[in-house]
Amino acid sequence: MITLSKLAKTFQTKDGNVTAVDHVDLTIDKGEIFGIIGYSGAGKSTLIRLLNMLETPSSGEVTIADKNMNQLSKKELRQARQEMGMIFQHFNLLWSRTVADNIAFPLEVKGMPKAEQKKRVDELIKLVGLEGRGGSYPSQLSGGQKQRVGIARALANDPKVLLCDEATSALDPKTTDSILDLLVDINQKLNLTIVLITHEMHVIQKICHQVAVMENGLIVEQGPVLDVFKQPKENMTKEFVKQVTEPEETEEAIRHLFEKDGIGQILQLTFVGGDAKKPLMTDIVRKFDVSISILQGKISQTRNGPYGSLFVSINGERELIDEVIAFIREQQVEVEVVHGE
Ligand SMILES: Nc1ncnc2c1ncn2[C@@H]1O[C@H](COP(=O)(O)OP(=O)(O)OP(=O)(O)O)[C@@H](O)[C@H]1O
Repeated sequence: MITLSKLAKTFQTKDGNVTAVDHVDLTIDKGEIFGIIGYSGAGKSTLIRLLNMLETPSSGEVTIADKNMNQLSKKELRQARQEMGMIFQHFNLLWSRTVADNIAFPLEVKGMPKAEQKKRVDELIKLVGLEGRGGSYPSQLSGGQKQRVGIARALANDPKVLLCDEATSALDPKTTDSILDLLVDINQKLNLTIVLITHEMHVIQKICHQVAVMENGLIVEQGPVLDVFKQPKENMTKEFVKQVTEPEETEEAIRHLFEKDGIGQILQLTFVGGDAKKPLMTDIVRKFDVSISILQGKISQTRNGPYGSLFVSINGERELIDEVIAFIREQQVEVEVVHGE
């Protein structure tokens, strides 16, 4: 659906040139939810704005649904943009218009007859779960409801692609989850391709099929979400994965336990997909003469299956522990000694 080829954007500023996007190659398939994650300044906003040509590339190409966006005339570009909806962190609603009139706005611009507009707006209001709120003004809505209006407006012209620019960053965790659920629902119902940018791994974990990690304008790592969770290669990716797998206090608590009680080795096990259901601890204590205490465990659901991490302390003879580690690896479960030799 979307192909970026050697896409670059350099801004000329009075302090010199800033390369916000640096020769990015990316392919996004139809129906996929594709997340781009990075810290502030990584170039995410510029990249997403290059997709609908709100920014003009310095070099490289953007192809969407077989259309080379660089080569379109102004008129063609306007049409192509109608096939791409966009939602924003701060909703960008028109405050003097009702919910229904906000959603109708792109239909008015297109010149759709009033009766048809009303029918379409009613459908959209239902799709995003805002029944009964069509006559309200944005100031009368919660943040989550405002974003629902933003989503309905973005979908008004039946786009092929929905671009989400930090769409949940201004929302609390519970509302974030309800908006993420809505995005998944829309993705499934309409087979809509969704590209989102975020700095929160939770968003990636909860709804994305694929993830790309961005740093200094470059895509430093990408792949299916579970693969990236299982074996993050770059340090930046490891930091992001930790956001959702390791509560901040884990390392501190484990260090204390280790120093105070001198408990054996501490292992971190990472289960991915079907592995998360294996009765691995039972198998270990049945097979080996070691004792195991579970220090902490967490399991999260991703679009490609469950992902879990488990911290255990293990006591026993050194050789046996090595055998246990080898046994765990044979079960295709990642294991790392986080404390102890
Ligand atoms: N219009 C512009 N003119 C000059 N520099 C720009 C412009 N837009 C972005 N930049 C620079 O490009 C780099 C990437 O910015 P960008 O906003 O794309 O990053 P980001 O990952 O989206 O971060 P944030 O979430 O903070 O917006 C930054 O160094 C920024 O200062």
